[in-house]
Formats: sequence, structure tokens, C-alpha cells
Amino acid sequence: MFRYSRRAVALVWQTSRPLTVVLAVATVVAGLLPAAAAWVGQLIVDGVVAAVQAEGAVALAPLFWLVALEGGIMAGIAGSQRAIQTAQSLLRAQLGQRVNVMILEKAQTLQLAHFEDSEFYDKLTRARREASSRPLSLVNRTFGLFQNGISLTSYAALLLGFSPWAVVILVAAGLPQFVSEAKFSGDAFRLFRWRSPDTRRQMYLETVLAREDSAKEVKLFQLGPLLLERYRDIFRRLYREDRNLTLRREIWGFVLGLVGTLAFYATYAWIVATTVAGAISLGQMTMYLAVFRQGQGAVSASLGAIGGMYEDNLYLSNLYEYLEQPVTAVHGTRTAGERPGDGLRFEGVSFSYPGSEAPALQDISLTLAPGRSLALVGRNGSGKTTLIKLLAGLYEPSAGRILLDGTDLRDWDPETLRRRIGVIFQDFMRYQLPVGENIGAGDVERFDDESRWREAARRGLADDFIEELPGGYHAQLGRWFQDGRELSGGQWQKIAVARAFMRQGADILVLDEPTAAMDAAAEAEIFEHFRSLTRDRMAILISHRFSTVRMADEIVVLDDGRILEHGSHDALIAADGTYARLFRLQAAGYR
Ligand SMILES: Nc1ncnc2c1ncn2[C@@H]1O[C@H](COP(=O)(O)OP(=O)(O)OP(=O)(O)O)[C@@H](O)[C@H]1O
Repeated sequence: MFRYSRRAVALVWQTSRPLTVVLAVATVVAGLLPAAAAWVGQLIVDGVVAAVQAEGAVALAPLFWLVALEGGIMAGIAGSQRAIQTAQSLLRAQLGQRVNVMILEKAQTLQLAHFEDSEFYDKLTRARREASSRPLSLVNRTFGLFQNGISLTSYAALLLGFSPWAVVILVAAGLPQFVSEAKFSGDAFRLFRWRSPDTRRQMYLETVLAREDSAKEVKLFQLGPLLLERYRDIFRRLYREDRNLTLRREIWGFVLGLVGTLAFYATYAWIVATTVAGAISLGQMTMYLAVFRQGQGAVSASLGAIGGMYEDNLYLSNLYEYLEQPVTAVHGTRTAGERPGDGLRFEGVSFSYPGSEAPALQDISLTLAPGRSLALVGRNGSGKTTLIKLLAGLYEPSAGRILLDGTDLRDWDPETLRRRIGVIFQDFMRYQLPVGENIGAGDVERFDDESRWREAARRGLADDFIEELPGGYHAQLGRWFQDGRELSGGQWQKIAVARAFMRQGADILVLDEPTAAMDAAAEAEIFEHFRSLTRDRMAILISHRFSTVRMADEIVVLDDGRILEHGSHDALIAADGTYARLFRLQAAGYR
């Protein structure tokens, strides 16, 4: 139960020391004052009784002072509770931000495979959904427990004056309720954990039903009612479980709570009898009753806090499970290859995606020298993009190795490697940012460099339409933000290609089919630019358009993850194999 309490307190302490101190001090004050108020109450009642029984004139001033004192104590209680609330709400904001940043920072260190692993994705979703509020809740409960503990000790000290048994009854009567609370908290957590794929499906449906990029299809295919029904179904199922748990929890809570009420009234009768017998004063009776009632409140609050801490701990275990997800240590440190100028070599490279039986690539061997361009062709799913992902270091080969300048990619310093390779994938990002930044994203070091944006846009054939946008390079793209402009598919692709041209420092440039939506003339012209930019570098291009493919120095035909043919356009045509057949097929379409 206390496994994560120490870490939660440390987290809160690191988030804001002053606020944590305020919280701690106010908690102690709020814990001590109620017993003091009960004590003063007793003095007042006894004073009043004495005054009523006294003969002759009575001085009221001492009684008034006591009343004023009790008023002061009450004001102190109110003040300390305010201080607790204020510190809590300020801490909540800061802590929420801090935990979210921790989660997002961790996400930066993860590998692509993590994001594609649904089980891991569940962990991430769970961590994000609940964990930002849980550390503070745990700390609040720890402090609350402390506060109630102080109150309870002070009540017990007062009650001992009546009978030690009263103290025993006070604590024992709260236990059954605690046991049931702890059990149900555990159940609630297991439910939460177990259903997180469902919750994720629900979140996904929400996105599809309410996002601009899906609205078009959802409308045209009239998917709305169907998806909404699924959404409702999931809710109904989840609700049924929630309802059952809530009902069981509350019914048991009520029944076991009755034990506490029974104990209170039995003790009440006992105190009344003792007063009538003259063993304690009327003032003491009032105090004991108040103390016993408030003591019961403190016991159930403490036990509730313990149950809650158990729950918070379970949730926090989620957060830490995510944060402690092992990431394989970053590999190499090499910033230069063993044979500079050797270019790129694939040596017997095979690869299967995690969790997939069939290899996506098998025994790939090829070389690419600086200054040469390579085109990859093949049917859908033949492994072209996979080959690029391996080259970019997003995955590691299951067998064989990939060398750059004679050094295995695994031995390269990842940052150096990333700087040397520029890739635009077919599913490139359409950032909801200004046009210029969409291009600048290709080179973070030149992210804001307006002259570079312009040059890259010119090479990507994007400059014409960008200049016509209101605001030019500063026009906001996408529909999420005010005055955002949506672009056509081909215009977005030109932006993406311009992004690739930002990378003047990279010596391997890869375009994985980001030109498919462009007209054929634009694609050919862009590839010309691409070649001129990469004259002393390596260029890799994936395209289904043979008019572009034929411009590459070398062509590799992939089929089912294997290299089927490899050679120049002329050589492959002369060999009259698959490439030649596909080329003729496409050419025939234009006749
Ligand atoms: N993230 C992934 N996880 C598991 N399998 C994948 C993943 N991505 C691709 N695959 C599988 O790997 C194989 C090769 O896919 P790849 O994306 O490399 O094909 P491609 O040649 O680029 O196809 P296209 O021309 O359609 O872009 C396919 O069978 C595909 O189903």
C-alpha cells in the first residue's frame, strides 16, 4: 500500500517545495484544532452549568472569552482547510503538467516498435488517462491520513479520561467498512486495467466520429449511425460493470457503516448513564459525545484514505510501469565510418516485424555508392518501405547487416546517423503549423530559416502556390487553428518534398512515394531537382511511375521481400524480365 507513497511525496516535493510545506503545516494545524474546540466546548458547558447553579451575580466575561476562543479556533480550522485546498489546487496544476511532461519525454526515447505494440500502447493510454491526478491524490491522502491521525490521537487522549474501552470501540467499529473498501478499490482497479482496450476503442471511435479528417468519409458512407451504435454498445457494457461494482460497493458500505452507528449509540447510552450517575459533568458528557462522533468521522476518514491510497498506489504502479519500460540502450558512438565514401551496403539483410511470422525482407544484398541514385519498385507489400525503415534505423535487421561508409548502422551514433539520412515517407506528417515551419521541419537546425524555406520550396515546386496563400510562408496550414488553410493532396506532397530538400547536410536522401498524388510532369521535374541536389550523394526513390523510375541509375525490383531483379533501366529492359513487362504494361496505357 505504501509502495509508491514515498515516490509520490518525492515527486510532489520536487514539483514545489513551498506548496508542499504549506500543505504539511496546514495539515497538522487542521488535525489539532478540532480536539481543542471540543475541549473549549466542555469548559463552556461546565461554566454555564456552574453559573446557572451559582447564587448571586455571575461574571459573564470568562464565559464570553471562552466562546470567543472557540470562535477563534473555528476560524483557524476554516483557515487551515482553505490553505490545504489552495495548496492542493496549485499543486494539482503543476503536478499534472510535470507528470505529462515525464510521460511525453519517455515517449521520445521509445522505439517505433513500442508504438506499434498494442499492449504497450495500452500502458501509455492508462498512464496518461489517470496518472496525472493520482500522485497528488496519493499525497493528499497521505497527508489526510496524517491529519486524521493527529485528530484521532488527540480525541483518544480526551476519551481516555472517560474509558479506554471507548477508544477501542471507536477504532474497532470502523474496521469492517475498511476491509470492504479495500476489496472494492482493488476490484475497481482490476476493472480499469482489464478494460483499457475497450476504453481505447471508445476513444478511437470518438476521434473518427468527430475529427475533420474523417468527417468526409463518415458522412459519405453514412458510417455515423453504425459507429455511434458501437460506441454506445461499449458504453453499455462498461456501464453495466461499473453499476454492479458501484451498487455492491455502496450496499456493503451502508451495511457495514451501520456497525459504526450502532457502536456510536451504544456508547452514547453508556455516556448518558455515566452522567446521570454523576460520574462525569454535563460539560464532559458534551465533550465526550462530540469527541466520539468526530472520532468516528476521523476513523472512517483514515480508513477511507487508506483504501484510497491502495487504489492510488495501484494506479501509480501503472505510471511507473510505463516510465520504467526498458528501452534498449542506444548503441554506437561512431561519428565517421571506417571507409569514408564507401556508401551504403546491405549484406544479407532479413527482417520480420515483431509478432509477425512471415519475413517482410529476405536476404537483401545491395550497394549504393555516393553520387548514385536507386529506385525501388515492386508490388504493394513487397517490402520497399520496410527496407527504408531499416535504413533509417527505425528497426534493426533480424539477420545480416547494413553498412554506411563501411560501419554497421548499429555502431553509428544515432544522432549523426539521423543527420546523414533524410527520409520522406508516403504517410508523411501534415503538421498543423505555418507553411514555412512545415518545410523547416526537415532540418531542425534551420527550422526558422526563411531563406532556406524558400529555396527548398522552389526545388519542391511548392513556391508558386505558397506565394499565393494569404500570409505566404506564414500561412497557417490545416483546419485545427484559426485561419488555417487546407491544401490539396498534391500540394501537401510538394510541401513534404520541400521538407526533404531542407536537408542539405544529409548524404542519403529518400523519397518513399510522396509524389504519387502529383501530376506526372511535376514528379519528373522534382526528381530532376532531387538528382541535381544529390549529385555527390545517394538518392533512393520509391515510385510506381516508371517514367520516373527509369531516370534512376540503378533499379531494384522487390517481390515478396526478395530482390527479383537489379540493374539499370536499359539492362533490365534488355533482360526482358518482370521490370520490362511492367514497364511495357504502363507504357501501353499511354499509347
Ligand atoms: N508496422 C508493421 N507491422 C507489421 N507488418 C508490417 C508493418 N508494416 C508493413 N508490414 C508488412 O510488411 C510487408 C511489407 O510492407 P511494406 O510497407 O514494406 O510494403 P511496400 O512495398 O512499401 O508496399 P506499398 O507499395 O503498398 O507501399 C507487408 O506484408 C506488410 O503487411
